[in-house]
Amino acid sequence: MTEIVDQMDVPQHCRITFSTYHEEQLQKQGNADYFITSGDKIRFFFEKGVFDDKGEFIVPKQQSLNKVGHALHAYEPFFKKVTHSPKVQGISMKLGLISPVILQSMYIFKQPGIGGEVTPHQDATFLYTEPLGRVTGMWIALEDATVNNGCLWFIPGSQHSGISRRMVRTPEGTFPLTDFTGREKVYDDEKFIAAPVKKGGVVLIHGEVVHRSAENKSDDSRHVYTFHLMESQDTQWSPDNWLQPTDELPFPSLYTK
Ligand SMILES: O=C(O)CCC(=O)C(=O)O
Ligand SMILES: [Fe+2]
Repeated sequence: MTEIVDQMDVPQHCRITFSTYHEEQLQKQGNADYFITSGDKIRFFFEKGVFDDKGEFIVPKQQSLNKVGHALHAYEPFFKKVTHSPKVQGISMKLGLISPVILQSMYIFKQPGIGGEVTPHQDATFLYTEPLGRVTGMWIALEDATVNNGCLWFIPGSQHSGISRRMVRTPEGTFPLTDFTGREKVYDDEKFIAAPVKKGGVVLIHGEVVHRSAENKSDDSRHVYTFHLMESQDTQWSPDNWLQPTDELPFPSLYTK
């Protein structure tokens, strides 16, 4: 990842500062488009406030990113190898997955001092299937994840109550490109249980479990590689999801290659 970031080309619309309402709208459109077409690409997503008004980095470039996504598993040889590794395939088999496909992958940095929070959510909000219960996240800690640097927190048992919110594509040609239907429930903070893990640990995330991570105010980064699998047998991937398989990249099978 260090090499990828060293070679990173920062997209212009991430750098621009806007002086007019029109420019601001253009930037929003650019960002939304950059996100929604990132499913079959390796793209960079930045923390807030890392560029000055000339578009130059205020922080070291290696510490500017929130995440890289969403197709490392397909286009970056090392991440591809890890994703299809016998260990990962073995876990998937133990989970009883018959024809798992890889939906998306992300490298999340949770930078020291500025790593943003991930608000409470269920992954099925973004990766909706019918029936539910077909999506699993595999979250691999590349560094120790602690309560200080932004480990995951879960509400035990919350995977049993369905989902309350969905992110859906809006009709072609309209803006914004995505919208939410339903609402995230307000969760009692007390219900969340921290899930700190050591470097090298893997956390399996049920597609409907409510989880979150806090901002990172510590001096330690919390790098993870995370990807989502879907049992494709007898499952319908929603055409309303932001993420869609493309001609370029149909969802690859976990057990081949
Ligand atoms: O790493 C995080 O902070 C959040 C990750 C997450 O929500 C996921 O992998 O589904
Ligand atoms: Fe998540």
